[in-house]
Amino acid sequence: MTTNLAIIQMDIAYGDPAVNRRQARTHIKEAVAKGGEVILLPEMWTTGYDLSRFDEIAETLDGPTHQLLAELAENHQVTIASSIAEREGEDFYNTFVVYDKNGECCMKYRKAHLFRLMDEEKYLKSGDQQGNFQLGETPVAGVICYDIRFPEWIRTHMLEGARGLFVVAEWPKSRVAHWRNLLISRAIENQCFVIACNRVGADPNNEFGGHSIVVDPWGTVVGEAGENEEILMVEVDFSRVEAIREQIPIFQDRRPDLYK
Ligand SMILES: NC(=O)CCC(=O)C(=O)O
Repeated sequence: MTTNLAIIQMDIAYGDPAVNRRQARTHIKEAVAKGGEVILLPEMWTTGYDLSRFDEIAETLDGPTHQLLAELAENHQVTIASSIAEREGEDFYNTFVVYDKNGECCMKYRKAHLFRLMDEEKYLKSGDQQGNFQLGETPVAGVICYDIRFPEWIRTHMLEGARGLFVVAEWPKSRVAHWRNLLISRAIENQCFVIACNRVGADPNNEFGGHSIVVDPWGTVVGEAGENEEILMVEVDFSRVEAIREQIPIFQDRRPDLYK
């Protein structure tokens, strides 16, 4: 059985959640019209990296963005995954949230590795829980941008059974070669699908690289966007993971007596 992915590679209005929510509503409806069943948006798509104004623009997980995503997921019977700027009390997080077909938030993952080059550690708290979740019958995981540079963190999710890795990002154009190679490497070494959504456009500090991408468990790029706004549609069959893991059984051949 296959799954139709819709990856919304969009620009982000800096520090303007209302504009971004309007844009996202339009893009999500377009993705549904194209047959998308699982819809992915970029990292912190409601705010961008306007971190110094998070006291004003971040929101609790029952705020207007939660209401929008829950409404669209339930009305269109789709799964919607992305990260948003979360406020909890006086603390702020970069939080991956997944809304299922019932409009329920079925997963919350707070970015574990804060990215210093974009000042995350000055404004955000890091998370310490994994991002595993069920996509129907398929165990998968979600992580955020800089997290993909930590193969041991990704492997931790795979050891819980994940067959697919969803990645949301605001990854600058200057390092887009790292973006592609890291994602392809995570797919090969974990024999899983990697489904990654980057933003496009620019903010006062960075120009972003697009190249949202889907990589299969063999490391083959099965879909890739360019450098402009687009909805990347890719159909995947998660059952291909088992065949590849039988062909080269890395999870059976691991040596936990030597390493974790
Ligand atoms: N938003 C991010 O975490 C960016 C990570 C990044 O650009 C990198 O090179 O790593």
